Amino acid sequence: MELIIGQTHRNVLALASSRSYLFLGDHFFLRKLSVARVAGFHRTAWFRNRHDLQNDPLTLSSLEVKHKAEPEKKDKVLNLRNWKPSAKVSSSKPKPASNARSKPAGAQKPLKIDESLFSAKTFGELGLPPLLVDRLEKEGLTAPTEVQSAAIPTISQDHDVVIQSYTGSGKTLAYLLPILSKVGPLKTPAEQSSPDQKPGIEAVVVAPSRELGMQIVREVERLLGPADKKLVQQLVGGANRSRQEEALKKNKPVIVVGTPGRIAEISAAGKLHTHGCRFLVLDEVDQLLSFNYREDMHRIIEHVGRRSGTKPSNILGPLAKRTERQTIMVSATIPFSVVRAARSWGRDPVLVRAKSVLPLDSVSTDGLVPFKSNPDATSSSSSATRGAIDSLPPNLEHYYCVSKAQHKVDTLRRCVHALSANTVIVFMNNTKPLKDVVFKLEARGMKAAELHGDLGKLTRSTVLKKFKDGEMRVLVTNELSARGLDVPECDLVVNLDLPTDSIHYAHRAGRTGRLGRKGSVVTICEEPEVFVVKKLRKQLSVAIKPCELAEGNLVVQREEEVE
Ligand SMILES: Nc1ncnc2c1ncn2[C@@H]1O[C@H](COP(=O)(O)OP(=O)(O)OP(=O)(O)O)[C@@H](O)[C@H]1O
Repeated sequence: MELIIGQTHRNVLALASSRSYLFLGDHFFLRKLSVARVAGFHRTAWFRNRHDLQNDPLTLSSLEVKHKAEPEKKDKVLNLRNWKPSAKVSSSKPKPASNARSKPAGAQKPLKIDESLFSAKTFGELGLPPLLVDRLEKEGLTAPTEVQSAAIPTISQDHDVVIQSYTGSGKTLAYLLPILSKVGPLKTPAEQSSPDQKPGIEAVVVAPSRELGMQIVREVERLLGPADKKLVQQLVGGANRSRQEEALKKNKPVIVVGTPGRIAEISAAGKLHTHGCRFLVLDEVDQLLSFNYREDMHRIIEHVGRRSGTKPSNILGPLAKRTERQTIMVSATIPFSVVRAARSWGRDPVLVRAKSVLPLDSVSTDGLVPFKSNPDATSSSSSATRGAIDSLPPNLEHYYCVSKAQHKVDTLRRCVHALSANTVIVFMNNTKPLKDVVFKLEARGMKAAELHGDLGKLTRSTVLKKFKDGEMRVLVTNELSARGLDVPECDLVVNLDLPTDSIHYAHRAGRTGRLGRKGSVVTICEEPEVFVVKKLRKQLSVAIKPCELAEGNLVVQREEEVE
């Protein structure tokens, strides 16, 4: 058996053998991969240049087979100083990346966004149908957030979009509202009678975790109302698959929301018909591009919104080309791998941020266009770091506190008391110690519970519901809950283990300070880890202040005191 050693990529060592077993990092995938795939993976891993391998996270697009075309030219970055969203994109726009599909001349969608909409005070001003505006008002939602004001008109104009805005800024409704304006019972009158409406699934929303998937389903159900809530169907992993398939047949939903594995599984079984789909949403898209979702995501990209009869491209060939489908990618953190994927899968995708819509082609190849608040975001920082810039809510206070490993839980407890926090999410990197931390907190009279992927589906949803209802004060969890989980009352996030990078720090921190509320983030670390906290502070350009707990108070120290 001939063994080919692939390129070492971060902690992933790709071993592809003629018997097509793939060994990755510390996980051993005993999965028969087609030789083409293994060869393709190996070829890609082999050909990626050193720079990308060091900076870009291992993602679906980063493993894309190199196109025959010459390597991507370094795009110029539009001078944003005088670029106006309402103006047509200037002809001096840099050439689209070489991996963009060749489009017939004139196929570029003009980007005409009415800048005045960015300061819309009501959802009605954004052109949402009256029925939908009524439902929002019934839910107590009257004014759009900044990212919603930018995203809703842009999506309504049929643009493919990448939505980037800090955690808790309302990105979910930013994509759900324009979709519900065109799909389902709340859509605009014009859409009611449009001839090309065919019954069937018209929107697929993909989320990396069951909890986030169910959270999105509940948001859609609230807007659809009791009579029509069956028009949205969950297809999350861990739930009963045959019941999901029965519901698809019986209820004929127009929107499905699920996790990549379950959606791909039901689609491959021929029980999920999405060729007529108008919208594909990838929520927490940078996580969905990670290696473990590769196969499922590839199936979803290939099939959703692809008219029957068109031949799917080779599994490792250029990623699926967009047909009629509108592709919407969403995350608070957009590393360059997402930009590359959007260019492959979308048509003239645009980058939507609070008060800003700009062509994705204007994103430089070495990372995201600097934000106004970060004009000097240097291209030397890694793609992951650049992706985390401006992903943190504005009203957070960040601290770090040095503690010996065996005293961390006690430090955590004192921190909760010192900040009088009532709804606390504690993050750890591994599942095993979670139970022990819960036990110690409970032993000192602090109601706590653990949440992680090894728990059954019912337990996970019960724990989350009790936490949201305030029945326990501390939720001890791992990365599963870092993405997208919305607990508006969360007033404190504690890192009991250090996050692996600035993107993970940002998503954990973003569980508090939702929608502009105040919140605190405390990282409890050991002395030798302080330099990591300082690196995160620099990468995120956010003040993470040294503190200590004294006489029941959290006291901020001067930096030199800590040295
Ligand atoms: N226009 C609005 N007015 C008031 N509240 C809103 C509005 N839009 C969203 N919210 C609320 O704000 C909270 C955060 O919204 P959401 O979860 O969509 O944020 P997000 O940007 O997706 O966060 P994350 O990046 O963590 O996924 C939710 O409780 C949501 O109900």
